[in-house]
Amino acid sequence: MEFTKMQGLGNDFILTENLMKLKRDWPNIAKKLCHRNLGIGADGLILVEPSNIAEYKMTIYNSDGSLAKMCGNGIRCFGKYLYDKRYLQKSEFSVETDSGIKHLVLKIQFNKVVSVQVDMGPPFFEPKSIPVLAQGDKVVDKYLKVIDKGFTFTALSMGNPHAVIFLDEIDNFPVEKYGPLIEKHSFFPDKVNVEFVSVKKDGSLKMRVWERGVGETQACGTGACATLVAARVKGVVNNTAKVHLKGGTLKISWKGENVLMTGPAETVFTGNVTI
Ligand SMILES: N[C@@H](CCC[C@H](N)C(=O)O)C(=O)O
Repeated sequence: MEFTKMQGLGNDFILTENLMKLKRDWPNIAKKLCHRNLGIGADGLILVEPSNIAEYKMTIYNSDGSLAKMCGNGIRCFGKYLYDKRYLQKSEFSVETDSGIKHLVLKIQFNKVVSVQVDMGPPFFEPKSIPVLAQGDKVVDKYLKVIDKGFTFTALSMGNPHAVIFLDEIDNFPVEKYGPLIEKHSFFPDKVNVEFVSVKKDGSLKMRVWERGVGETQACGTGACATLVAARVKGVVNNTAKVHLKGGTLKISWKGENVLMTGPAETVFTGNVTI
């Protein structure tokens, strides 16, 4: 199987084409190929598939084999892949995902994709649509006790579920201790991606993420969007802010209904693997 290893701010993916929509055991293939010691190594496996309602369809599996409905860093890589492989020779196009159609605008300089802006659609707050087991129309500053520590979080969906937790500082926070416990908390029936966030004096946000089905990653695009939205609801940032992640910085904007995410995408290497 031919593949391209790509990354967006260090959040890395194996992209492969499934243009015939073959029904294979993709969850197990993802698990095997994403393994850091026994496989190629990546946070997720992305399939390039045909679409009847957009130019192409992106399907993404987390490294544990679970299916994710949306991936922000992954869709920027997907856009660069289509352009570099000459599947599309234009800078604006749409991509079908399991959470709807997303519109991409590629910034191209000297025939090289230097950044990708994605219209990520609107955030969803209704508990049922996230999903989170709570009453009311929004889950903002909800208290959650996890073993020895209490957290307050805001829950929302960016096509996938997020719990955003604001802390004074995150550099030394034990993400690997609390991340998996919150991810699998009974409050979140489909599990959840967890963002630990601090607000910086210059109005930007610093974020570390524990991703559902993966673990701590260098960056999460949907997580950065959820973070800006939660910070805006809290009234601590403007409607456009930089979100600093371990792997670099994303620009996130929430002006009208929809959230815009802008950032880089890079090819790491290509190869062939037997599955
Ligand atoms: N890294 C991604 C999100 C990938 C899916 C997530 N782990 C989930 O299960 O929802 C991003 O950049 O958004």
